[in-house]
Amino acid sequence: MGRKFFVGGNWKCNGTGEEVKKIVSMLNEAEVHSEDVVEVVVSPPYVFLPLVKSLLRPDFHVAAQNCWVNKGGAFTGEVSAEMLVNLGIPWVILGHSERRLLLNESNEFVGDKIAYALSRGLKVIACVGETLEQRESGSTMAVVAAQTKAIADRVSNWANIVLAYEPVWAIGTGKVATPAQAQEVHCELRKWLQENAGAEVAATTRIIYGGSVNGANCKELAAQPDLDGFLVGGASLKVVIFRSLPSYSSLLYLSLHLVAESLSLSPFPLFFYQPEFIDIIKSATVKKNA
Ligand SMILES: O=C(CO)COP(=O)(O)O
Repeated sequence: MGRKFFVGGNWKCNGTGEEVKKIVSMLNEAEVHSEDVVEVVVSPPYVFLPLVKSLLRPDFHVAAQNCWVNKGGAFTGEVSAEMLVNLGIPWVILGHSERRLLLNESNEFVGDKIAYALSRGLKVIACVGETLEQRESGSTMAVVAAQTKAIADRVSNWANIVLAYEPVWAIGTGKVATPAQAQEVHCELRKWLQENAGAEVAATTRIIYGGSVNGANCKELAAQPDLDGFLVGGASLKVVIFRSLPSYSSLLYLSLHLVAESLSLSPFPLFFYQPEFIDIIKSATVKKNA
């Protein structure tokens, strides 16, 4: 069974209500491939989850960026898995390196969170990845294996997990892993799953890449055999001017624009604005055509 391409947009701690509405309406207007080719999930901050869920097109889904490790209660500032389920939020990102490093979330704590969220019926984007220091000391695989083991120790059913490999040195730095670097770790992770969670889990679990993915580098990365999609940070909030009017039609288009303008009709727009995220979603075609 093929692994459906998966593209997640992690908006992190960004945006106002107005900005969020604007990006959602641009996503809603964009033409993208059907749901059977690519699964798309956007992850706004908690406070915007109900707003985004209510406005977002039905073929895209919503993820929270975190949830509490257990049932809710006297845990000030936390949000429980039950609350997300109650709001109808299907996905949650857990173990992001920003939480591992800035908030000291250990492998075990992340593993407990993942197991609990799954037990409540949430689907999980589980993040792993090494720091620059760990890569340079040659321990990349040991680090991501230990992070993945903490999940495997607590979870037997991987059907609702997407594993996100996000090297810390590539996050928000503009320093993307080369396609070969990404493929190497994805391939090793799949082997690890094969040996420790079974052939079926290894064959079906999507392993996605995150770290400075953008509209320009996504296709080459998507072409790697063990790369099943992306988790996108900065570029999931960027808007680009739509550049590619097909050349045969651009002259005609420009003439119509000028005619409409000279007749004082509201002219056809000359520029289109589109979220860069849409280009990244479209990189799924690389797999479809493979
Ligand atoms: O952390 C990320 C996604 O979760 C990646 O962030 P950037 O795409 O901004 O590097």
